[in-house]
Amino acid sequence: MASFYKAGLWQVGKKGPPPIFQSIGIRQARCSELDQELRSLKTVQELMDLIGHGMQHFDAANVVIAIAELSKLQREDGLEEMRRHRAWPEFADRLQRSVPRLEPRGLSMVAYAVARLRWQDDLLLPALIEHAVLRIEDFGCTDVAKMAWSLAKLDIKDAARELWALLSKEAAKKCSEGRFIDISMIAWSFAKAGLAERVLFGQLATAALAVKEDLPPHTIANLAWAFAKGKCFNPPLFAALAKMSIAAVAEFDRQSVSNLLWAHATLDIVNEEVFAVFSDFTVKTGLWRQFSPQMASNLVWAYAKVGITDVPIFDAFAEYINERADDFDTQNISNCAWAYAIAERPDKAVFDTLTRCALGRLDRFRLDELCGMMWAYVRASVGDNKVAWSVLFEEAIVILVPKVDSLDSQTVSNLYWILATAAHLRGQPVPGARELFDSMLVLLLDMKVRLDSEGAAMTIWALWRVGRFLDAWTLYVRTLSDGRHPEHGKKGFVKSHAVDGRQKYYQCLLMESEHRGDTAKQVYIWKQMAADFYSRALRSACLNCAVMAYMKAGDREGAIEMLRQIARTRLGTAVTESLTRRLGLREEDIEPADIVDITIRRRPQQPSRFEDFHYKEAGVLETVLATATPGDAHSVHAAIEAVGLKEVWLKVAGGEKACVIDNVIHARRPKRILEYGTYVGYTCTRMALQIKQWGGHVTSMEMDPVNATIARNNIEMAGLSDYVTVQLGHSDDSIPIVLSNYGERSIDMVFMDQRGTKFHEDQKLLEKMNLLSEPAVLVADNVLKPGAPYHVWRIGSMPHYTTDIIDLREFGSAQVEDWMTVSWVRRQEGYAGDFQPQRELVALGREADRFRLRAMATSMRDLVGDPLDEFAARFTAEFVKLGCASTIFVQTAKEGQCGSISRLVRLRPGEVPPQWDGDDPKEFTQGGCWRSVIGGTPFLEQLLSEGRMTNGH
Ligand SMILES: C[S@@+](CC[C@H](N)C(=O)[O-])C[C@H]1O[C@@H](n2cnc3c(N)ncnc32)[C@H](O)[C@@H]1O
Repeated sequence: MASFYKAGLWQVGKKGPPPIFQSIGIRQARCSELDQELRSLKTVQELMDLIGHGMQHFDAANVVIAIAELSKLQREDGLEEMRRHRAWPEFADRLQRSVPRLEPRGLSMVAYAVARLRWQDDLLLPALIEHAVLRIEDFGCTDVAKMAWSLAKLDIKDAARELWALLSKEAAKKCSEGRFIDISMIAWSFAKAGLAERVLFGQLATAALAVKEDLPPHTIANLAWAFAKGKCFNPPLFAALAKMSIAAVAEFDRQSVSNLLWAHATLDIVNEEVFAVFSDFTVKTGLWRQFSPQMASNLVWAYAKVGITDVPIFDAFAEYINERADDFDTQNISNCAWAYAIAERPDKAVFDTLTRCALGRLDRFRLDELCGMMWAYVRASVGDNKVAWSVLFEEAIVILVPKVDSLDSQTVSNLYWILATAAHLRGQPVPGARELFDSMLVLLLDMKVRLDSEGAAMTIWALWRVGRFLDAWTLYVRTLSDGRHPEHGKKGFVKSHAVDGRQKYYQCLLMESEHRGDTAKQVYIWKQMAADFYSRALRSACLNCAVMAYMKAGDREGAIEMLRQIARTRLGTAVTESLTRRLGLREEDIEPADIVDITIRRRPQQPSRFEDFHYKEAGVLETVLATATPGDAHSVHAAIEAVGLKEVWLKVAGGEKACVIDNVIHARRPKRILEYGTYVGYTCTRMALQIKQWGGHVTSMEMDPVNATIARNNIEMAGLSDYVTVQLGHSDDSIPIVLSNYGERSIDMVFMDQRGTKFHEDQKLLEKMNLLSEPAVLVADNVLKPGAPYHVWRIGSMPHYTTDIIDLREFGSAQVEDWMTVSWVRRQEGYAGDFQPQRELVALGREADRFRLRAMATSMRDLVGDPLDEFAARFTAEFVKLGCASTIFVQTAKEGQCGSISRLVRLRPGEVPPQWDGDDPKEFTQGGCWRSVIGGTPFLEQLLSEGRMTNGH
């Protein structure tokens, strides 16, 4: 029978809803009355009774309305109650027989009702699907939405492949005429069924943005959820949803709050306003108490994932967990542990409760949940929260050992990292870990499991950490060397900016082989690194480092052989010449090698991501090589400054920052300086140039082997290789090496230029390990931006520091205000101890880390403007409340045609530093022309010791 129902036509030509079924002529009046009656009934019993005695008068529309009404009245056991009624069998039969006569509206209504009732009927569902396929072109947007929703809800995918494809096509065609609820349902359904296609979702987003209705929160939240589930990030749509959600926050229910924030976190959308508004709402209204365990764990997970430690939320849910943890399933337990660990809110009570719930049932955890849980316990082991000592680890190992063959690559690397870190924290191996390590190593060496790049780095580090360096070495040589570096692996807001794992495993392998004095291994890695680079400058820089390794070991023959390789491959630079001269040879004395070393023959066809990641630093090296004079440190500094001032922002402590360091060196006259973060070797060579006059030496720690390579080349260019040691490795790993190399009380001055939120821990470790002389001076950079709140609190509140906070501007970006701190450290009360915890600092610390990540991804220069300034203002205000404010500022003036001069100026008590309103010195200052005025403004320590100030100032 030809249908007169065309969704589009109907909407244009007719009034009221489209018909439910194909009827010829006008419906009987009784049928219309029955519609009304069916719609007026309030219980399943009444409805079934009416169906029972009125069914002989029903037309197909009545049948449809009856099932629709029944679905609206459904309760938990709704379907069962209907089925028990004597009229049910006949009604079910009628319903099924009506399907061929139904119009799209009727088909979608029945499907929708059936899905709401969760009624999996072997006859009805196939019939509905078959007729929907036949009539699909006549489906309107609402019909598409309902039909898709029903299929998704009933989890029908394979049995309706054709229908899903047709629905997708119709949705794309018709969504622009749909209501928001339809669009939201369509998106939800396709996402739920795992069928989210980019094109369809793009069209849905455009359609949703065009809708001008006031929307109920659950529709907004469902749409956000669907886009997140389908991994479709549409920035304009999310900006609009955020705006609508904030406006309607008061009407959000618990499910919608949870879905909305979960969606943002899943797509790594760090909308601080949304997270702040919904935290405030959820906590203040007490809505959190109504959350289900699933919603609760999703919510804390979301805050942790985007890096927002909202203290009230974490406190509220800590209470929730303590009250409701018995209702948590394994995923909820694992997610909560993960969230509290990553948010740096390792609430002891939370972990105690989670441990109680998890112990004895670990065998029910999925492997990823189990690993996530153990990972969280390691991360959360700070202060008195000693959860890395939990027997949970032993219990987990017993479960894992027999399953080792089924572990995937991510689990293997996570387990290595977790158990090595737990052993480090406990000071002894975790019982059973050795056996697990051995069996996992077999999997890796047999290549049954292939690690991704980050996994390889974690595993190599872990093996080294537990004292199995040779196993780490074997793993590298057998599975990763000679260009077999694996893909990056994990993605996400944090991960996408993360450096390649190669950076970490080269670092670890080089650090240990240098520490052992194993030249063969060092040279092996330098050659491998050289062969990974496309850039000639970087290839040369690595081979120069190999020459330096031989020279350090006193292996003249080896050094000359390497120089011959460099000559043969024509990779020599001014640094190579300098090394040749240091060996007492001339360039013409070096005969090119007969054959090229097999390792360095390899060259990639293009730069890798790893290499691209270092484009700025490689550019600095090239500029130094092109413009500086070997042996002239000033010319090297001028070249680096020129890049930072005229080309790209460089994270070096030049300009006003250099003025502070120069003055500290003048005041303390240190013999040994320890720097955290060498980068391209700018500050370490500046400092070395000054302290070499009194026989001083700089040791600079650098975790990035590429930066370390570039720095060693720049240091050689500056003629300062005898005065600066670049200690490869992450400071956590290399501090013990520094101690064993130089001994206790050997460090007079420390310059911290690493991650600001770690300064306080690093400083405490230096004190605990007795590395500092008496008194030592500690200088820290980037304290305000991206920010080091715990550090400011440590040096501001503990009695063994005498501190100045110095207000100044970022080098090469005068509009960015920053703080440096200068503290004299003495063995007095508080030394090596902990500060009083300040809850407010946690959120500031997390925010600082988010800015740091963004600065890594772009540059500090791009991070000017509102968000960062607001953060800095909040930061400053918080510290003024706590009694910490700037005491000195740096004043800079133009000097001559192309130079600048900076000096320190002490602020009077309560005086605020002046705002920057002049020209940015980068506009007129040439590299090498920024001078510091030294002396004249004493630091607080000197004022106190000269009696010009008292401790109360
Ligand atoms: C801001 S830059 C250092 C700039 C340098 N101090 C200067 O002023 O010329 C930071 C450097 O520290 C390194 N780094 C960060 N955290 C580290 C850590 N914990 N241990 C060793 N190096 C670290 C980074 O790889 C980066 O090269």
